[in-house]
Amino acid sequence: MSEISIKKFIEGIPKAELHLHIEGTFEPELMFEIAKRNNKIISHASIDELRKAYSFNNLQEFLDIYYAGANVLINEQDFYDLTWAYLTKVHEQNVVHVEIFFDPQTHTDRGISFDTVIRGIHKALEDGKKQFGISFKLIMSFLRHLDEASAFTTLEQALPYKNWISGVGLDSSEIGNPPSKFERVFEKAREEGFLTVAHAGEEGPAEYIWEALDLLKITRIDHGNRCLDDNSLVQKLVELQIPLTLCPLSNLELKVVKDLKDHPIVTMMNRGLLVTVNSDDPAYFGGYMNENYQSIADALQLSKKQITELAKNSFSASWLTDKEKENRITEVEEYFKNN
Ligand SMILES: Nc1ncnc2[nH]cnc12
Ligand SMILES: [Zn+2]
Repeated sequence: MSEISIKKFIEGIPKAELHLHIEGTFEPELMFEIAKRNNKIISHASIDELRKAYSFNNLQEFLDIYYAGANVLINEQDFYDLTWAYLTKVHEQNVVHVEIFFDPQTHTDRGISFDTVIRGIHKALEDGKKQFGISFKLIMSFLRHLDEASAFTTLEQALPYKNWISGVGLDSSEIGNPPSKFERVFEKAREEGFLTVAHAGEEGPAEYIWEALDLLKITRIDHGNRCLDDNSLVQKLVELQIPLTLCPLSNLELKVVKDLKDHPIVTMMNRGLLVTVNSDDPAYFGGYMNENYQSIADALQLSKKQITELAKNSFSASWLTDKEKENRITEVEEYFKNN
């Protein structure tokens, strides 16, 4: 059997994406198309101008542009098209399972109904399952810069769609909006049967990861980079095998790391943390799943064995059933043996 290149190896390996904001997949081309049919004005004159504005010094600078982009999404079909474009893209990249976030408040605060948003997204996910065989889970994320009352209202709106939503998350501006602000919302969400995750330790301190664990009872941490500041926290995450959904290109673009050579993913693997590779907001950060794997493999000279470990982690950290996980992990191991 001839050895394939790392690039080809990454392209072909079956993988899951566990940290993806559907609003963050909104490519400028589709944004202009949807804006036109909805008679919405985009403040940048062209697709090129808009892409040029994608240069960020921190999370907040990105969020301002990301929320502005989402303003052109009005109809169920818009949410369908957005989700369908993402699925088409990742299908080409051998992503076989996705657990994606949507931010209802970004839309309901503009007068778009919860129903419109979730129906469009869910229909595309169902079609992706039928046409591409991509399995999925949907995660509803609360915006942490908004108040507890708004999160409670959103949770109420979600209850009729319980069967479509596997879990709840927490995203947006981290610093100054600790997980503790949403302790009661997450308690209610868990009572209603939702699994919980939270962005923590992206820009915020290790303390926020402790809060996500202890107060929100999360099953997974999104990002979690800053756990390395606290040895006892690392020990806890290793002991409980709490997965971290890392996002290398996002970290680079939002200046969480200066250079991908400084990215903590290998240190984390070596310390026994269960880490995964994800794209976060690929339309804004210059790459989908394979580009994330590739950039980290280049920067840190990852071996095929390490890449295989990351792909296996993407399934073990997922919300698939134990049997589904086992089957996917076997597929990845077979791929490694053959390539
Ligand atoms: N990387 C990120 N951090 C926090 N909130 C987000 N919303 C979309 N992407 C995000
Ligand atoms: Zn994110």
